[in-house]
Amino acid sequence: MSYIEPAPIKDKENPLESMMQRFDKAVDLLGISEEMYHILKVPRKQVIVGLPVTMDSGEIKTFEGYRVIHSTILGPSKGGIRFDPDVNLDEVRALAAWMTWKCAVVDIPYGGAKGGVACNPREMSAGEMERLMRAYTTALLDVFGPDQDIPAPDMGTGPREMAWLMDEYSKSKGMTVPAVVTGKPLVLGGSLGRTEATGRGVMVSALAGMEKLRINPYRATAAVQGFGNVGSYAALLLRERGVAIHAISDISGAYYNDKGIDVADAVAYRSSNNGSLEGYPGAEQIPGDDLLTLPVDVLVPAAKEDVITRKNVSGIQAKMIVEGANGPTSFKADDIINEKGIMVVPDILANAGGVTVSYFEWVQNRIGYKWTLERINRRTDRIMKDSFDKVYETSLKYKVSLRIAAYIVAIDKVSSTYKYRGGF
Ligand SMILES: NC(=O)C1=CN([C@@H]2O[C@H](COP(=O)(O)OP(=O)(O)OC[C@H]3O[C@@H](n4cnc5c(N)ncnc54)[C@H](O)[C@@H]3O)[C@@H](O)[C@H]2O)C=CC1
Ligand SMILES: O=C(O)CCC(=O)C(=O)O
Repeated sequence: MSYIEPAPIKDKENPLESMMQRFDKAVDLLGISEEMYHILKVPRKQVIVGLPVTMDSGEIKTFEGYRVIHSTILGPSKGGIRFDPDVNLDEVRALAAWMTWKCAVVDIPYGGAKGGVACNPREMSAGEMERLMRAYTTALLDVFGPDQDIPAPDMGTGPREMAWLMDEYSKSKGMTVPAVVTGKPLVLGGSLGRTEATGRGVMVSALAGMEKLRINPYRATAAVQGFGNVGSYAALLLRERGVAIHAISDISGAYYNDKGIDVADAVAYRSSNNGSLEGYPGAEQIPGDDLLTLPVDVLVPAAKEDVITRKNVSGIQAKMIVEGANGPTSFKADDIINEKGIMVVPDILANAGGVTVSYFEWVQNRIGYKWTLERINRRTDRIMKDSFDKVYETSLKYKVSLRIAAYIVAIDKVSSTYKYRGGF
């Protein structure tokens, strides 16, 4: 063995274990060497930082933050920053590896990384969030850089936090460095289309899958779990393409209307209600987990990982699952999903629209020019559709699910790059 294994994972569901199970399956089918297996498996860098932050009360609270660089073989590492109470090192390691595979699936010149801080943004003021984000940036000044490691938003962070990161990093360099981070506000060099990009990619993937299953979008129904950046845009854009959205949800609960939810109205309600769907009057409130087992054509989990598990998978009635979130399906549910004949458009394909437009943002920052929204959407849609087709063809060739096919496409690309570059 060329690597000392970390302690075994004992949790019931663990995203790192789910990532590794699928990775192992794809590696077996591709037949790569044991040396290459470990090169691909072990993250290049894992940083843990302690972040003392003065809270509004005057108390100093110390948070733990992470940044894991999984791979830089295809280019600078890329991946979002998550602020959530459940953030931990294993989760960030899984998310970082998924970024490597995702960038390889859509063929953009980035490696994979992810960051996170264990904190609860819902209980923090804007000032506390700003101090925390600046502390996190300062602690990682040596890691970040436009040619090294380029962060972006993830759960609990958005353009506002990316602006603070860009400002803190730029001050340390004595010049404005917009390309150090993507997902910025437009005035700071953000890209048109980035905010809706992940949801848009989910919509393109869902339509590509529906075409294969001969589902007419104008007669189709969907349920979307999570109504943040990814879920709300996925719901809006699917609705625009004719799909009736029967249920949406957020941390406050799930909301069901069998006549179809007016998604734009739900977005407006959320904006006027402190970012929450709580009390949404356009639908009936149902228990959060019930959304996953509704009789709809398309299920879009767009909240967090391990929501579809061995325990609830048998109740799923959807014909397709389009994974807006990273890792929403535990590997323990894969076999049952396959037995039931449900098509899963996996996370590393379905939610890659976000990092694709992040790449366009970085390119625009570097050439000092702004592209039109029309150009960005056209290119993103083409990348998403071509990537879907490539994964679909691979699934037919290897006789595997779209998920394992996506890992095969990604691992093949990354391992071939290592073979050409050599110099281990
Ligand atoms: N923002 C982006 O560009 C990308 C995000 N993703 C993934 O998409 C997922 C969602 O990310 P964002 O939309 O950015 O986060 P967000 O913070 O904007 O929204 C998260 C949403 O999920 C809801 N939520 C949290 N726990 C829930 C639960 N137990 N049940 C139902 N809803 C719950 C929240 O209330 C909120 O509506 C994450 O897995 C993230 O890693 C993936 C690719 C890119
Ligand atoms: O936009 C990016 O660079 C990364 C987004 C992200 O974190 C993800 O795709 O999971």
